[in-house]
Amino acid sequence: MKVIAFLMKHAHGCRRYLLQVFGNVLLYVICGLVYPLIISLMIDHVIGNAPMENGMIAVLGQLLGGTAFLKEHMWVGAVTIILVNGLCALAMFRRSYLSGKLGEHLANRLRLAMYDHLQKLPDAYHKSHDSGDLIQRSTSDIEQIRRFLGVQIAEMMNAVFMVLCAAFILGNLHLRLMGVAVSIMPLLMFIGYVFFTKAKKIFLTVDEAEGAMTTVLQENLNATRVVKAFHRERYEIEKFEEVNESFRKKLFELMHALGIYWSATDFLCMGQILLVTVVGIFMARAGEITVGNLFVFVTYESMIVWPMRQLGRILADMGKVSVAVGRLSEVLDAPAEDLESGERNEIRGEIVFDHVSFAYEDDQNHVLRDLSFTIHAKQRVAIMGPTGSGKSSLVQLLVRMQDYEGSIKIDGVELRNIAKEWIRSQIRIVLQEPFLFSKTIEENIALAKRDASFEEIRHAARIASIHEDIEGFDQGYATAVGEKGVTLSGGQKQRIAIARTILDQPPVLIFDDSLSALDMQTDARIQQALQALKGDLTMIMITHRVSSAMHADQIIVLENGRIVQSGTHTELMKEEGLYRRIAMIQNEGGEEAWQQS
Ligand SMILES: Nc1ncnc2c1ncn2[C@@H]1O[C@H](COP(=O)(O)OP(=O)(O)OP(=O)(O)O)[C@@H](O)[C@H]1O
Repeated sequence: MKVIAFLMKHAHGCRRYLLQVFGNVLLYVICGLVYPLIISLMIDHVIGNAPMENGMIAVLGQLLGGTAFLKEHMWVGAVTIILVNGLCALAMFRRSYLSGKLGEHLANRLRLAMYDHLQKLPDAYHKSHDSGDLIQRSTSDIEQIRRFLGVQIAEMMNAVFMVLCAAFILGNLHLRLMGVAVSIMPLLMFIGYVFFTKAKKIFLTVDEAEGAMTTVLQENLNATRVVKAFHRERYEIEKFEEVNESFRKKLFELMHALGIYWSATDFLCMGQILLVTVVGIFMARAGEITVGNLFVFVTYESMIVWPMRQLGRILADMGKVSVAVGRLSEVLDAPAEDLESGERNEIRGEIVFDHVSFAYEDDQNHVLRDLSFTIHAKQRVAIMGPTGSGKSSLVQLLVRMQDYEGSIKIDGVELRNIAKEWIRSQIRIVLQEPFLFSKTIEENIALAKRDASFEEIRHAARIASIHEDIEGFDQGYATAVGEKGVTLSGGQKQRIAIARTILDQPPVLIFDDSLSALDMQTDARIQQALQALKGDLTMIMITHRVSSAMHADQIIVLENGRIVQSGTHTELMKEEGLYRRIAMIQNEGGEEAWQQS
């Protein structure tokens, strides 16, 4: 039911393909069932002289010109058999082609739906889910559904029609022998059902083991430098061996179960064909059925017994499909972030925190406690504090990545009432860890403003003190940046990220400790360039360096999520407290010692 509801929801544009598949399956079944009847007609009534007792065969005989005509023109029967078989082959081709198309269309839609939804899921969702697992859901699970629709749904229709129509015709020919012909079918169905139930659990464990293996592989490929730097190759190989072995075991378990299923049902199918043949021969000898009808029974039996067994396999695959559907639904049904609703007020850059506290969802402890402060529009503010004091968390609140207790007002409007999409376009953050896409440098800088002119891009690069480095590359701004920008140094990546953020001159600009990867000289150069933007925008700079903070209009010092000091550099230097201690340590060249404190 879950699978059907899912397909109804996502496959609505594919209905015409489904209908065409249905039509071709019907044509295939009809043609497949008609030609043994023609052969029976030829054996019993054209070659032989058995009395015409069966209504269906009599109608067929009439359609072909009557038995007298056929006796004179046997080739008509032969040509008809060839034509019917040709039609059968054509229907088979159309059926496969259209069901393939159906599967591809749905897979395409699902991939887009997943990608679209993954973009809209909140940051917290991505933090709590393995990317390897999400990749597997977006690829292997969709592939599973594609295979089901592309191949098996047509086979399922085929099996059902074939069995119903064949049973009807056989019942018409000889009711008791038809009973024998379908006697093992319920058992085949039952075995299929039991297997389906059992296989569901095994398929799930196989998928999970594959997901775990993908995660290890992906993590490792993302961290090759760390692995090499710490000489962890052996450990990483062992870790992979472990998940690989677990995957192999689960897969083996599945193969084992499948092996039993295939061999048991093979045995049953062959037994069923043998049973009908033997009972049929006895009946033919006793004169209860004609030789032609015996031929129809034996042919039909082989035509229905395999699709019936196939039905068992399809049910088993439905187990996989229902697991895949469940895994996709888990992602697609996860509530997306509402980016659009809310106010879109003009942002000048005044930020007022009023008794703001915050704790992460999965954590009881407050990371920020009772913060109250005001940042006036166009001010330059520095936030300092030891690691873990809550500086980055504070910034997360400002772009509505997290909800908060208390009140944060941006230009007089409560932040939680402002549309997320809007606030994120107005408050831009240069993150601690810059991520560059596999594009050119120019495209990476123009990320937030696609229509930016080349001059604007160069201007932003100059402010970020990266222009000269870029000009030094062979292809300048057209230089391709590898996956995660591996061809650039950490500092270069960081400066490109800065250029990207300041490109469209947002009203509020935040540096989340993003200058720390740079040497003091480059830091100072960027600070100087940013000085040129002073008065144009509100700037919040999270930093560990007093030299970066000292020119700010206001410095806020956090410790354990609380504001312990605030004021200008001159004011804070006069006070006994954390800021002066930091300044003194750094003055003595002990910046590293402070960062580790
Ligand atoms: N997503 C998260 N879920 C739960 N706790 C988190 C999460 N992110 C950060 N924390 C915790 O919140 C606290 C504050 O972290 P935060 O990153 O805000 O500190 P910070 O002052 O920016 O540190 P640093 O200077 O090292 O960047 C830390 O104890 C951290 O472990």
